[in-house]
Order: sequence, then C-alpha cells, then structure tokens
Amino acid sequence: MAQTKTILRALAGEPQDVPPIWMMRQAGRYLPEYRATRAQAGDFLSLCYNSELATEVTLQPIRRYGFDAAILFADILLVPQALGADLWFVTGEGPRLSTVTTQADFDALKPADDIHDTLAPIYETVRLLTRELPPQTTLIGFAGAPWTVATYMIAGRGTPDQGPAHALRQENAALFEALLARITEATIDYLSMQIEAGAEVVKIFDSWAGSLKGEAFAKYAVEPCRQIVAALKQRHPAIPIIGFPREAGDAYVGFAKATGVDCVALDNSVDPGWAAAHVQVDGCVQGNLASAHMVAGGQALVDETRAIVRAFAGGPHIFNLGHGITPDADPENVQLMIDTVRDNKS
Ligand SMILES: Cc1c2[nH]c(c1CCC(=O)O)Cc1[nH]c(c(CCC(=O)O)c1C)Cc1[nH]c(c(CCC(=O)O)c1C)Cc1[nH]c(c(C)c1CCC(=O)O)C2
Repeated sequence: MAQTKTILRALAGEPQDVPPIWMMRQAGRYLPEYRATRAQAGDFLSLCYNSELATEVTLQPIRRYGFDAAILFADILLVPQALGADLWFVTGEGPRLSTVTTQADFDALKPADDIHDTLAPIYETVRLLTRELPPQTTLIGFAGAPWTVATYMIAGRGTPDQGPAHALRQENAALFEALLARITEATIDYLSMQIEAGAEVVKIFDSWAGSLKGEAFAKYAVEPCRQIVAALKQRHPAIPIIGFPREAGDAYVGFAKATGVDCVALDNSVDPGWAAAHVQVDGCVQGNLASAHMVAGGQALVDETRAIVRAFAGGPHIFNLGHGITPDADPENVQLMIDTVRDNKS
C-alpha cells in the first residue's frame, strides 16, 4: 500500500514539495503546558515513568502545532538505569549517574535482557500513543547510541569533552568495549520492544559522536550503530531508522551506507548545500535549523528556514532543528518556523 504519512514517505526516499516537520525536544520546558504536567508528575524521571503523563506531554506539541511526527517522551539515560546504574537529575545542572570505571562496576550491571521490568512503563507509553495520536502523525521511538550512553555511564554526568570516556577507551579498551557491547545489546532489545509496542520509526541519538575521530569514529560510532541497525532490520525490516552522529563533520559522508540507517540527522554546524551534495545523495536527511532561532525569531529565522528547505528540495528531507529546542525558546517562533516551512513553495 502506498505510504500516506509524510515522514514515512521521506524516509522511503521520496522528495516532497513541503518537507514533513518535527522538532527535537518538542515536548519540553519552553511549553507552559509541559511545565504544568511536569509539576504534576513531580520530577523529570517520574514523568518519564508515568505512562499517562508521558503520553500527555508527547501529545502537547502535536495538539499545539500539528507536527508530522511525535517522539516518545523518555530519555536516553533510562537504559543505563535499567542496566542497574543509579540515575538522578540535579535541577539546573543535568543528569548524575553512578559510574562504571572498573571491572567490578561492570560486573555489577544487569544483563541486557533484564532491562524490561524497569522499562515496561515506556512500552506502555508507546502503546497509549498509538491509540491517541492523530492518524497522519508518525510515532518515533528512540535510544541513545552506545558511545553517547557510555560517556554518561563512565563520567557519571555530562562532560564538555567526554574526557573520562576517552581515557577509559585508551587505558582499558577491553572494559570499555565490554560496556559498549552491553549497551548495544540492551539498545537493540529496547528499540525492538518500542517497535513491537507501536513505534513506526526509531532514532539513534549519538550526541557526542563528534568527539570521536578517524579510526575511533569507525569503531565506536559507526560499528555499534551498524550492529543495532542490522539486528533491528532483521527483526523489523519495514521500520525506518534515523541516525544522528551529532557534529560528525566530514564523517557524515557515507554514514548512512556504513551503518544502514535510512536517514541521517544533521546538526546545525553542517552547511545544507554541502550536505545536499555529499550526504543527501545517499538518501533522506533530517535537519538542520539552529535552535538559537527559536529564541531570537524574526527575519533571520524565516530566511534560514527557507534556505534549508531550498537546499534540500531536490531529495528526501525531514525538516528539524540541528539539536533540541532550549527552555528559553519562544513558542511563537516555533509556529513561525512551521508556517515558513509549509508556505515555502518558491
Ligand atoms: C544527551 C541526551 C539526554 N537525553 C537525550 C539526549 C540526546 C539528545 C541531545 O543531545 O539532547 C534525548 C532526549 N531527552 C528527552 C527526549 C524526549 C523526546 C524529545 O522531545 O525529543 C529525548 C529524545 C527529554 C528530556 N530530557 C531532559 C529534559 C529536560 C528535563 C526537565 O523537564 O527538566 C527533557 C524534556 C533532561 C536531560 N536528558 C539528558 C540531559 C543531558 C538532560 C539535562 C539537560 C536539560 O536539562 O535539558 C540526556
């Protein structure tokens, strides 16, 4: 049957006059209705594990803006938590985790197939969403890429340069690779369960891929992603996969071929004209307006949005930001971006 959902058409390789649009972190603190539901839930993690409220916040940006896709409300750090790491969020600072830096820390982790008890509420959120979303809206599931998840597990927090993870991979490659393999295995099962619950697309977030270069990028960004894609394609051949090796630079070229993803998400450091010539030649791309425009708005937002739409008009494209929208964004600028994309036929 011919695909009618615009996101699925783009992922199948079809160029469209008006590209489909959604936005990273579209359910987030810039929206007053999100802040209200989050306050009702208590804290961020309680919101992630409360299927009814997580469904509600996932639906909020769909109701307000009519995005073409909804992304499951959860977090990439739920997988480490399901593997046995302690996880908490410090207001204004970000995530904190118990660290994995020794063999004993690693041995204390749970096996990959023990994650599902913890993650069951996430699968329930997916099931609720499949019932509640409008028929034209695509449901996207997601997980963190093994490297990015490992950087948090090793450091116990976000770091500017992923120093602790780079140190471990150089000083104890065997332990580092065992950790990466455990996360990879858990991620395959986690995404597979999201798909079985009703996710129509999955996205793999490698937010810190840009700190890996050359051989290390091939081993720790490309290879785990390739393994996840191969396993998922075997189990669920019809489900498209988006890869996001953020700030990969020149390594965006060939990433889709090397990993098997159906679409590559571009961060806003990438020039759209360059990406159309070197990345979009291999298939669908997603991106890549700078999130700062959602704060500043105005003519620059309109001009840049149009330039991105035009640059990618010759091939399959999903419009998005280059990274998540920030809490200080103005909800009206989001509407302006959407109106500009949907009016842009010139
Ligand atoms: C690195 C990373 C994380 N989480 C995620 C990444 C990869 C993408 C990226 O680079 O941003 C991915 C993520 N996090 C969240 C989603 C939900 C779906 C979406 O709307 O995009 C997704 C896909 C919700 C969230 N995850 C988080 C929030 C804010 C929590 C709140 O309400 O206070 C949301 C809506 C918290 C979070 N979660 C994480 C951090 C570092 C933080 C703290 C920073 C911050 O406060 O913005 C880990």
